Amino acid sequence: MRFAREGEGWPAPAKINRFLHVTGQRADGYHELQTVFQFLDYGDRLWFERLPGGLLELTGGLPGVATEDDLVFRAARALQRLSGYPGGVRITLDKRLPVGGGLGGGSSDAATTLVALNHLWQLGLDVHDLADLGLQLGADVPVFVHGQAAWAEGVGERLTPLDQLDSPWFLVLDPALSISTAEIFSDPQLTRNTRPLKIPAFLSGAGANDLQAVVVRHYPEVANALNWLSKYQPARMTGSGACVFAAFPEEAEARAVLEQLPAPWTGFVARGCNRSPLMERLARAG
Ligand SMILES: C[C@@](CO)(OP(=O)(O)O)[C@H](O)COP(=O)(O)OP(=O)(O)OC[C@H]1O[C@@H](n2ccc(N)nc2=O)[C@H](O)[C@@H]1O
Ligand SMILES: Nc1ncnc2c1ncn2[C@@H]1O[C@H](COP(=O)(O)OP(=O)(O)O)[C@@H](O)[C@H]1O
Repeated sequence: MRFAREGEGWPAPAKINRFLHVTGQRADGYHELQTVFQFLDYGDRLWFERLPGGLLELTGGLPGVATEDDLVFRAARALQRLSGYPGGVRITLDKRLPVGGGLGGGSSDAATTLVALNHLWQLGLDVHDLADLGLQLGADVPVFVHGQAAWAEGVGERLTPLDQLDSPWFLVLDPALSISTAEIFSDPQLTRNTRPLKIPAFLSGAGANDLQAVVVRHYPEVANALNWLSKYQPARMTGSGACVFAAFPEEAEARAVLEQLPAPWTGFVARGCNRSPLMERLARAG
């Protein structure tokens, strides 16, 4: 039998929200956002092997999450249903990203599954079809499917590609907490009326994370992580937390700070990418 993790696999990179403003709330309760997504050259990895007869198998899913609920499995099933493809797949997931860390790991896993299976099954769906399908799985899935760093509005699905973003080295610190996005968005004290920002203002340094104040109030560990990292460079939370990040001009500087990280925190150093590693992989697949 062939080893399920043979070959280079497919990357499911992390994202960070370089800033995130809450500008309003829709009638259905969802919040209107402005954010900038940038990818990191660090993340999960998935392997795909064709199976006969429509079978879907997943190895390496999250402990405590039923296979049918895993975003990888749901993405594969949604694609099978949309396309009517009669075959199946065995998927192996190597999970490296913290769950509920604001790095978009679940959404990225789902996007990689859609893009890789569209290729493997030769479905010929275009990127917009895949992004529309992805949006049904989560608001962050479309940006991972498109694979371009982007300015995002709406609930994160109205995307404007940004290729002029700087690509510093990021030190990402994981305070080892899983934070529920729903809990943060439902907090009565959340600022929901930040004035809309324009792209040039962001590129000149404006912007913050409106979710950070709420998270810091409920999770002192996130406040501690921000304080610690701020000693070296300005630090900010990504998404709804719990991970925080800071930008460094040189990789060596970021790694030197990572060396100082006090236990029990963990972290990693990665480069910001304006084109997702998933797109590089797809291009190599031909
Ligand atoms: C905040 C962001 C920023 O990138 O990322 P994460 O920190 O989760 O990675 C995303 O907008 C996360 O979007 P998404 O992945 O769809 O969030 P979900 O976990 O499905 O949302 C859980 C709940 O949060 C609330 N929610 C979510 C997004 C939004 N724009 N408004 C909301 O009010 C809703 O009550 C929703 O039911
Ligand atoms: N393959 C997956 N990887 C991560 N989370 C998943 C996956 N499948 C389902 N989930 C669920 O998605 C939620 C967190 O998603 P994740 O992308 O890790 O966090 P965040 O949205 O904070 O970036 C958790 O509730 C988790 O149970």
